[in-house]
Amino acid sequence: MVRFEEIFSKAEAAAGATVAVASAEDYEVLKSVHMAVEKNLASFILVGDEKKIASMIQESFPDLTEPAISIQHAENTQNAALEAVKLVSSGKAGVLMKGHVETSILLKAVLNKEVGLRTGNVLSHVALFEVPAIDRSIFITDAAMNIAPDLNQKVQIIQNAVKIAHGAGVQNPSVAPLAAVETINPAMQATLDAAALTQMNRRGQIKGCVIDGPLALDNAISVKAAEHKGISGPAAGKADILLVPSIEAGNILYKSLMYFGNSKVGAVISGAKAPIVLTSRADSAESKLYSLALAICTSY
Ligand SMILES: CCCC(=O)OP(=O)(O)O
Repeated sequence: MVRFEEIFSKAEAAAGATVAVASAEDYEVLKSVHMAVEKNLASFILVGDEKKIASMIQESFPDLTEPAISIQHAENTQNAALEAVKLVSSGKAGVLMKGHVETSILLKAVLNKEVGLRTGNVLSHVALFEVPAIDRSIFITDAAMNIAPDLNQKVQIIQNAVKIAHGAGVQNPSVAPLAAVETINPAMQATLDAAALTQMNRRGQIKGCVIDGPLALDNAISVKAAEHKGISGPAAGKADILLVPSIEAGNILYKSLMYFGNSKVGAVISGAKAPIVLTSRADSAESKLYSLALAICTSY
């Protein structure tokens, strides 16, 4: 099981990245930048309202100076997102980070046909949670990007998550495609897709992981619940990656783990030309720092 402490060690060993931050004029974002610079993880190009960023730094983080950071002015959040994306696509930065900008605005810039970071593959969101209630870590995908993925998109979403899990040190992750039940019901698309994904994995069409579903959330994360319901299989009770059937399920699960579950999170977009740090605007500086470490240690 992977912990953020190990992810930090890996990221420190790979340090040296330049991160472009879209809309850096936010206290928690700047605090995470400050912590990352203190840990020598990366240097930063802070894109956004120059005056605001400079005065926030002067007031709260006066030791945050060049060359660890530089500031690039942008008129508004749309501009900041596009300029930050351009810094990455032109090679001036190796990692993109969401600052105080709506996810949809950032992703629009990421998907921009001329300067964006598309690869031709599906891009998807992967979040790693350290969950105190079950004393273990779990990846959840996709809480932020793909609205209602079909089977083909789910295949790529799993592949993207497996890549991040490998980079984080989980070699052959077990993947649970989640549904409301653990049996196949033709009226429930999530169960049909889960069965197909499981069989595709058995036939070698999806590699680097073990897929086992459909599973309901309890049977995927609790051995006790799986045993109580008589469910066995490689992911039953011990899934490393939870594939959610829709963005609503994923986003609600993400925020439940944060607000009810007191979890730690690090989250990235996988499948683009470069890793993208993408947490909720309301997530803490620590979460943004964990995400940076995850992005750096899984960069490709
Ligand atoms: C879970 C990350 C995506 C998200 O919901 O971001 P916001 O809370 O900033 O909308």
